[in-house]
Amino acid sequence: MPKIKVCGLTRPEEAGMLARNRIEYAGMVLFYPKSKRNITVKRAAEILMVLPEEIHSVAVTVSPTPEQAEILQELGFHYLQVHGELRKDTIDVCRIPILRAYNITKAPVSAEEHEAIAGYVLDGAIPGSGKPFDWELNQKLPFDRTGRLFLLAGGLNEDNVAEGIHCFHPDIVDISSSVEGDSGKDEKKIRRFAEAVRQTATNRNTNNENIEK
Ligand SMILES: O=C(O)c1ccccc1NCC(=O)[C@H](O)[C@H](O)COP(=O)(O)O
Repeated sequence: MPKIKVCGLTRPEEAGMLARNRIEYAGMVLFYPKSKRNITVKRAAEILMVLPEEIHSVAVTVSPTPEQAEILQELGFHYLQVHGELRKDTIDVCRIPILRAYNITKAPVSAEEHEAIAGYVLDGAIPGSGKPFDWELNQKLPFDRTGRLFLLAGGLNEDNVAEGIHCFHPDIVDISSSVEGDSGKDEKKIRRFAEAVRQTATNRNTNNENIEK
C-alpha cells in the first residue's frame, strides 16, 4: 500500500489533521511566491514545531539556490523537493535527501541521476493545479526505481487514486488540491482520500484471496 503525502500545508492546525489520519509525508511550499500555498520560513517553522516527528517533512521548492537549501535544512526539513532546475551548487550544499520532481508536459522527461536524489516525483504540468499528466502516454517511468522512492502526483483524488496505484505502483501518492477547502487543507477530504488509498490495498488482498481459492 502506498504511503500518502499531503502537500501545501499553510497552517499549524493542518499538522494535526495529518497525524489523526496517519498521513506519512507533509509538504510545504517555500520561496515560490507564485503559489497560493507559498509560506514564509517563520510559518514553516511554526508548522514543523507541531508536526509529529514520525511524519516526514518535505520542503517543496522551484529551482532553489544553495542559500535557500541551507535555510530549509537548518529549519529541520527531512527532504528537499526540487521542481524546475536542480542546480549543481545546490546539490553540493544539500545534506538532506532530494526528491527530484518533474512536471510532465508533452516532452519526454529525461531523469537526472545523482546519489543525492532519494526519489522522483512525477507531477502534472502545473504543480499544485489539480490536473494529472497523461497516464496513458507515461506508463514507462523515465528512471530506475531501484533503491529510490517514486511519488505519483498531479490531480489525484479519491475517485482516481485506485487507478493511479494500479497503473504505477507508486511508493507514495502525493496530493494537494483535492483535499483543500476555502481556507486550506480540509480534514474530511484528507480522511476520504486516505480511506480510498487504504481501500485499494484491502480490495487487492481480497482479490488475491479469491484467485487463490
Ligand atoms: O502546490 C503548489 O502550489 C506547488 C507550487 C510549486 C511547486 C510545487 C507545488 N506543489 C507540489 C506538490 O507536491 C503537489 O502536491 C503536487 O503538485 C500535486 O498537486 P495537485 O495536483 O494539486 O494534487
